[in-house]
Amino acid sequence: MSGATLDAYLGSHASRGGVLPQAVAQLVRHLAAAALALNKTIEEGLTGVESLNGTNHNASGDAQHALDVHADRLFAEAARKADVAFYASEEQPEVMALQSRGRLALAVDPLDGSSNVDINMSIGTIFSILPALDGAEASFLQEGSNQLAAGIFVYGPQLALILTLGHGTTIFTFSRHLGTFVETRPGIIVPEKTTSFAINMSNYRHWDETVRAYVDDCIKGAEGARGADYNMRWIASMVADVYRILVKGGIYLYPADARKGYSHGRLRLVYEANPVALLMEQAGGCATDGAHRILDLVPEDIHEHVPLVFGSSYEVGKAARYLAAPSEIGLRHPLFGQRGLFSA
Ligand SMILES: O=P(O)(O)OC[C@H]1O[C@](O)(COP(=O)(O)O)[C@@H](O)[C@@H]1O
Ligand SMILES: [Mg+2]
Ligand SMILES: [Mg+2]
Repeated sequence: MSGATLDAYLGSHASRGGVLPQAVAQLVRHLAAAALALNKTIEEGLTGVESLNGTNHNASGDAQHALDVHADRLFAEAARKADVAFYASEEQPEVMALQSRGRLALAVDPLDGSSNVDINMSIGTIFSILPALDGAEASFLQEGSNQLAAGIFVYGPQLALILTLGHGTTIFTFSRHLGTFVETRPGIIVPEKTTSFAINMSNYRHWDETVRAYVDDCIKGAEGARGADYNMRWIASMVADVYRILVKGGIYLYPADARKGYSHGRLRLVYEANPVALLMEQAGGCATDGAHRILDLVPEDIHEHVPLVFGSSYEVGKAARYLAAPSEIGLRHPLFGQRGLFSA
């Protein structure tokens, strides 16, 4: 590994001047230390983490794994050490107020892909850093385009940090040899085109006809309307899908469906969709709810769900045409009418 260390990268960001870049750099350093501690626990197979399996639930009704709670504690601790006024987490119903004059608001999915914890699959932490506003909730109910930084720690075969500070997306890999994160993929560009899609196919019967039409055409391959053979990947850890798509291209879809609690999909806007959307856009990719750019949406609730489609820009544009302008494929859309993000 020969790239810049995370510390040097953050130092050069902080030296751009202004108090906010300095505060962001300091916070990312504390988050990286927390991620390192969490990675150690994961590597050791949860030693010392009391099991909560099946006993607790978070604000979205998901069962809390012991590691979800442990990770939440670690990242809240990291936020306390930095210039953070407010901390919002998937694992806590309310926003936590921290420094009264803190400049930043931190939103976190402490552990993404919790269902993969027990099977030694990649999991991760997603974070979004916003400028703190007057009021705890208000600080998180800003459009995602206001984010100062966003990132994902991936606990996988390599411990990685995917980071954007608003000028490109970079992947850092933790070097045991150097004892720090080192830049391994600077200025990533997501391939514009792809023939790889990621969706949980077992939900097929719950989707509306627009989603089915898009997936059907991928599956028809070279003989169908898309004229190419598609491959499918679904890791059930969005963080790992993000990593794969940044490096190889691809499209990820978690649409709304007819199941109870899924009328706006599964992913949360504030601490999942927004940071992923910023990472994608800063790498030349796209993220949409099917009709609108994710980063333009104004959240109404910190735990609000949003249908999410992201990845290679050409493919996301194609999918958005199926979802938002179904008349083009001979369907009527029940949710979004005729508005289309990518259609003329
Ligand atoms: O189990 P499903 O419905 O396929 O959903 C999987 C998706 O849900 C998530 O696990 C949601 O994140 P959490 O694990 O933080 O709840 C994503 O990582 C993943 O892509
Ligand atoms: Mg998640
Ligand atoms: Mg989670």
